[in-house]
Amino acid sequence: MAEKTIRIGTRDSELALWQAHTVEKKLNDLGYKTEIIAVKSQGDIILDKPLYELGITGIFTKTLDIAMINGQVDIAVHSMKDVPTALPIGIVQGAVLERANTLDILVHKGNLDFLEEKGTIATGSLRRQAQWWNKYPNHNVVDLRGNVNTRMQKLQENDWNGAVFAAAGLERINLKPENYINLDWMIPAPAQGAMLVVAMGNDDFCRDAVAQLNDIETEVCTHIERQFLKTLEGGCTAPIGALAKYNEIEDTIHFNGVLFSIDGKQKIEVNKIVPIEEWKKLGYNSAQEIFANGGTELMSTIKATLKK
Ligand SMILES: NCc1[nH]cc(CCC(=O)O)c1CC(=O)O
Repeated sequence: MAEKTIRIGTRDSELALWQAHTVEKKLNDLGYKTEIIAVKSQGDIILDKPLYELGITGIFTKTLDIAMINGQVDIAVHSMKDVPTALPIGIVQGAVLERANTLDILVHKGNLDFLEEKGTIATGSLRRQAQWWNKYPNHNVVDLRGNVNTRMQKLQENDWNGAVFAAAGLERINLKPENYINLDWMIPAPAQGAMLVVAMGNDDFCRDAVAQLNDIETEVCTHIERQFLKTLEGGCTAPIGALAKYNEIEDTIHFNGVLFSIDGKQKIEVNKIVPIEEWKKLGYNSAQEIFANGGTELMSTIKATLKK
C-alpha cells in the first residue's frame, strides 16, 4: 500500500519516545512503513530564515519544528499541552489522538497530614503553583523542572511532602506510584493528556496517513481549550487552566476555564454547559467572559510581574 517510509520525529525522553512509538504502531497497523527519529538538542541547524519570521516558539517543540521544516522528519509527535497555540508557518495539525487521563495528581511521601498543616510541594508550573496556593495559602511551593523521570527522582532525593504531575505522563511510562492522590479540584492545562501529531501542510501523503488517527471528540475539546488559552494569553505564560468535556447523552459540552493571579489569591472562572453546535466559539467566548470579569486587568498584572 505505502511505499514511502514516514519518518516520525520525537524528543528523546522516555515519555516522548513512548508517545512516538504509540503513533508508529497505529501507522504500522494501517500498513504504513515508519522510522523513529529522536532529536536531542537543537544542534547546528541552519535555516535560511530567522525563527521569528517562521513563527517558531515553544521550548519543547522548536527543535522538531526545525527538523520538519528542514525535511529531516515527516511528522512529529508532541504532548499537545506543550505545543504553542500558533503553529509555525507551513506546519499543520495532522491528528489529535484519543485523550488519556486529564487529571493532575500529587505524588506524596509519607502521610497526608501536611495538607492540613504547612507542607512543601514541588512543581515548575505556574498553573499548578497558583492553584495550590489558592487552596493551601500557607504552603511552600518549590520549583521542580525536568522530564517526568528527572522530577520523580528529585522528589525522592529531596525533603518535600510531594510533587504534582500529569497522571497521563506517569501512566504512559508506568511510573505512577501507589502513594498519590487525584487533584480533581485542580483544572488541568489546556490539552493535558492529549497527543498531537503535526505534519507539513503540503505533504498530502503524511496528512492522509495521520488523519486516520484523529479522534474527533478530543480534537473538538482541545480546540476549545486552546482557543480559550490563545484568546487570553497573547504570547505570555499565565496560570491558565481549561477543560472541555463532551456529554454524549445531552449532546453538550461542559467547559471549565480559569485564570489565576501568580500568587493564587485571585481566581476568575468560567463554568458552563452549551449545546454542541456552539463549540466553535466556546473557547473565545469564555475568554471574553474572563476579560469582562476582571481578566483584562489581571492579565496585564501577570505580564508585568513575569517581565521582571
Ligand atoms: N510539561 C511537561 C509535560 N508535558 C506533557 C506531560 C504529560 C502528558 C500530558 O499531560 O499530556 C508532561 C509532564 C507533566 O506535566 O507532569
